[in-house]
Amino acid sequence: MNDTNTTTADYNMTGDNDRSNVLVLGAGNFGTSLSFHLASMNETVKMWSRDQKVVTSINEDHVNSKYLTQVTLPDNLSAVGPEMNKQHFKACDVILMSIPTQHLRNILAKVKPFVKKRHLLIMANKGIENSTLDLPCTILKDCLGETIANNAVYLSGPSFAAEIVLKEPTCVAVASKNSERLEWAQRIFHCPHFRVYPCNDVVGVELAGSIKNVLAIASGISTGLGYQSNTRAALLTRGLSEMTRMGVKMGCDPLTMSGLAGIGDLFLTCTSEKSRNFTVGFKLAKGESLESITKTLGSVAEGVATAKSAYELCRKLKVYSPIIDEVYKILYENKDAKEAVNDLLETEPLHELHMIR
Ligand SMILES: NC(=O)c1ccc[n+]([C@@H]2O[C@H](COP(=O)([O-])OP(=O)(O)OC[C@H]3O[C@@H](n4cnc5c(N)ncnc54)[C@H](O)[C@@H]3O)[C@@H](O)[C@H]2O)c1
Ligand SMILES: O=P(O)(O)OC[C@H](O)CO
Repeated sequence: MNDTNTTTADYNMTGDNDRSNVLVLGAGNFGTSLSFHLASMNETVKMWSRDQKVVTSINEDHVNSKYLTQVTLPDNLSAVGPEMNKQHFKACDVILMSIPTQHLRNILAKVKPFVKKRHLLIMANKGIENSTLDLPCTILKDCLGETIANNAVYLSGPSFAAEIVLKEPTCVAVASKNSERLEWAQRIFHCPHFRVYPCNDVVGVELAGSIKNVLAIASGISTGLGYQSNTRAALLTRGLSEMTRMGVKMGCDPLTMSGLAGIGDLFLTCTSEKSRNFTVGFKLAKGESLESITKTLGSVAEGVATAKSAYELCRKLKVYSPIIDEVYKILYENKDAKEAVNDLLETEPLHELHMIR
């Protein structure tokens, strides 16, 4: 849906004229789409990319030559990089991180000297780190300290980058322990076609956003094997139970899983061929190797790495997770997808709320 009638003047929730300087780290699909959105909200946006070609194409041609290449970027959106320069951090009030989770720790180590408490730090990635089984909020705490992690805002929810740039109405959740920072994030993002809902359950929001990617791979596998709507609905619902069981063990509010970051994003990615994670599962079911799929995808499918972390985390937390386990076995133990579905269909039908209450 194109919302061409909305003017930038309609966007600012408070109606004030305070504008932020935003630095976006990660010039991939999501970083580009959020930069485009923030620039259309009249914020001044600089995207950092490690790729000189991307930096040049944004600054000279107003397009990102690698991701969302059809989108014309506005004049108040420019690029910096590939080197990381402390001046970029000095000049900005808001830092938005959109780097794949497995690389987050490396980037945070590089930016550590430049990130200050005054910055509004917004984390937009989804996933669980393989080496530590940590969510981005814990990686942030490890790398930049507790105060910065507590003041950061974590953004998640059903939001395909390619639809954001079309101004398709999109609703996301933002979570933080700092209510003022939460309001600030709402103020810069929120508009009629990009609606931002506050939530205080940081771990719940991040866990939901990570696990739904693993379940989207399962849904793609199911569709690729020819299973239809009844199966998908069951997979989604039982997958939600697995996510909720993990959340309960990790001290989250189980109701977070019923929100935008939970069922909202689960529904989006498990039912759409636009999802990279769904696509990975679909192609696997059609017999393509994981190596070939990830090579040709040209972009990250976080569920692939997260399946490994989630499988290990469920062992560690003693959480019953039959769907996550089968996705892990298909991806990492070469298990046949049909056999995995058959095994799932033979699991004991435990009480629906088993280990949830
Ligand atoms: N694309 C979406 O629709 C979408 C929506 C919501 C959330 N997300 C999440 O946002 C995060 C980023 O996803 P994306 O779609 O932008 O991925 P992408 O693959 O399109 O882009 C990733 C970006 O990170 C950069 N990058 C990768 N490794 C790096 C490293 N080691 N050092 C520096 N930069 C590195 C790449 O150069 C690229 O610019 C993921 O966690 C994803 O789950 C994506
Ligand atoms: O394309 P996917 O599967 O990485 O999904 C992108 C977003 O997470 C959707 O909210």
